[in-house]
Amino acid sequence: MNAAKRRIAVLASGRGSNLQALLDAIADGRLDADIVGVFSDKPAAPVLQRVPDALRWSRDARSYADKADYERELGDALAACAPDWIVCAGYMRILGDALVERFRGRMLNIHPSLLPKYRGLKTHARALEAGDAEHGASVHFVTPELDAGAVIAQARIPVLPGDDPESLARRVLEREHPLLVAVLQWAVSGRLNERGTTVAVDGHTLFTPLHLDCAGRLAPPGTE
Ligand SMILES: Nc1nc2c(c(=O)[nH]1)N[C@@H](CN(C=O)c1ccc(C(=O)N[C@@H](CCC(=O)O)C(=O)O)cc1)CN2
Ligand SMILES: NCC(=O)N[C@@H]1O[C@H](COP(=O)([O-])[O-])[C@@H](O)[C@H]1O
Repeated sequence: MNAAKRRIAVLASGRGSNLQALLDAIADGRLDADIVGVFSDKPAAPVLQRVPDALRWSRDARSYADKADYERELGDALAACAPDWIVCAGYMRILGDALVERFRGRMLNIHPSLLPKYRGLKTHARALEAGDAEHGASVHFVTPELDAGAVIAQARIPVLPGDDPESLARRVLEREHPLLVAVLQWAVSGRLNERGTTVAVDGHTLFTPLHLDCAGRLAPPGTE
């Protein structure tokens, strides 16, 4: 692990394909960073198997009578690996205010909808139920209010005839991977800052999210 590189910690609860996208980007030189820890609320989560044992931290969050005790331990473990950025990648718990404020401004989340549409869960089913013509994914700063943080970038896909929640989730996930890598590339390069309820890119306030183009690059909206 190169000490000069930016340090990324990942919170996840499931299979970890977004973590794998970061690992693959690091391995082939597309992301100049190190994964310094993977943290899960589910000790059996497959995501943990994607990194060496030394990088794993997990506790069964349901075994804690007090959520604050779990999040204090999680926060201390996160702080111990001195992350520059923390990525929620399929982390399926609502983070308490104290933990969010402890890492405010360097905690990101990838969410499977075009925020502010469909905060929370079951986003694909909700987009289909609404008859949306397009759907997608967003990367945003994490704030105490669920999925309400400043949106940095989005990837859009058309909703196709015959789509069901599963087919839509698969196609969104395919776009999540390059989206998350692209945002982390900008983050570890020092180009992103949370500025209140907005995002600053290269010191300039971003009034609408960046768009992931078909080549997997971030571009200002309207240039796709
Ligand atoms: N304080 C915040 N916490 C989290 C955010 C956030 O923006 N602010 N993003 C989420 C990720 N997420 C969607 O992207 C999300 C995760 C979990 C839930 C949820 O309702 N979970 C339930 C069920 C938990 C369980 O059964 O294990 C819950 O926690 O009650 C909604 C959206 C990460 N956290
Ligand atoms: N509300 C949070 C949420 O639903 N996040 C979603 O969980 C999946 C994790 O996949 P992965 O484990 O393969 O990266 C991703 O689709 C991510 O957007």
